[in-house]
Amino acid sequence: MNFSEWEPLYAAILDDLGIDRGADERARDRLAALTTPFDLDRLTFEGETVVIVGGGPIETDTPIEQADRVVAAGGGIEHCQRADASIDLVVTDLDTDPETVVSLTHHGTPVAVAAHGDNVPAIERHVPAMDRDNVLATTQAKPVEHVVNAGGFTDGDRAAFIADHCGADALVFLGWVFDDSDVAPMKHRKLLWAKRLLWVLEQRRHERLSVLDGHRSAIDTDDLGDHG
Ligand SMILES: Nc1ncnc2c1ncn2[C@@H]1O[C@H](COP(=O)(O)OP(=O)(O)OP(=O)(O)O)[C@@H](O)[C@H]1O
Ligand SMILES: Nc1nc2c(c(=O)[nH]1)N=C(CO)CN2
Repeated sequence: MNFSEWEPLYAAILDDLGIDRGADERARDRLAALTTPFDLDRLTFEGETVVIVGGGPIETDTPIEQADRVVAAGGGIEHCQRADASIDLVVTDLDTDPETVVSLTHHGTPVAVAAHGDNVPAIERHVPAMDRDNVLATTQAKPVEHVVNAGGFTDGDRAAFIADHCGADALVFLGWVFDDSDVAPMKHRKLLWAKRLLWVLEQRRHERLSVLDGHRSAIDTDDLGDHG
């Protein structure tokens, strides 16, 4: 997804969640200064099934490594490690277990780090400790220099947009529970956006994402635009 397609969705998220665009842009610029270009050709998912492992409960016996590629979103890293599954890409804004994320970069795992207005201290603390060769800098604001925006907001839906950008043939999901009563109200609002953005992604891909089964009729698609 290019920025002109993403921008109206981003504007709606900023409005709904009261996020400051200028703060996101300053965070993006800080991350740009701490990182170097990452060759996205390292993440070619063409012809492959990619599992997006989220941080919610896993409610099936389906093994993570049923898929060709494993993308861990935020706390989804823990699910992968518990299952001893090798991770092809981590997507994170560093609010869950940043020490493990740093360590993974030193073991060769690519990590897409998102900068936003509320994580600059985490960026400044943890990014310099990473192996820069394995850091893909990302933003939800307008992309600049080597900082990429493939679309998406929460770690999980951003992971799905990146996998799509990298040519994933099919997307499957583990560790996703939208109606999780254990999450705080703000997290619940973010998960509503994750759901809406995955709906946008499935329109674009002309593919029904199984994670949305049973949820589509309740998704408010007003203001999401035409992505078919
Ligand atoms: N029940 C759930 N609880 C948390 N995350 C979920 C859930 N269901 C799906 N997810 C997806 O898994 C991703 C990782 O979840 P987790 O709570 O571990 O990460 P996080 O670092 O807090 O994520 P974020 O910073 O995006 O809020 C979320 O970004 C979300 O897209
Ligand atoms: N500015 C800002 N951006 C975000 C935030 C957040 O708390 N603040 N949380 C996200 C997913 O948790 C994604 N993006």
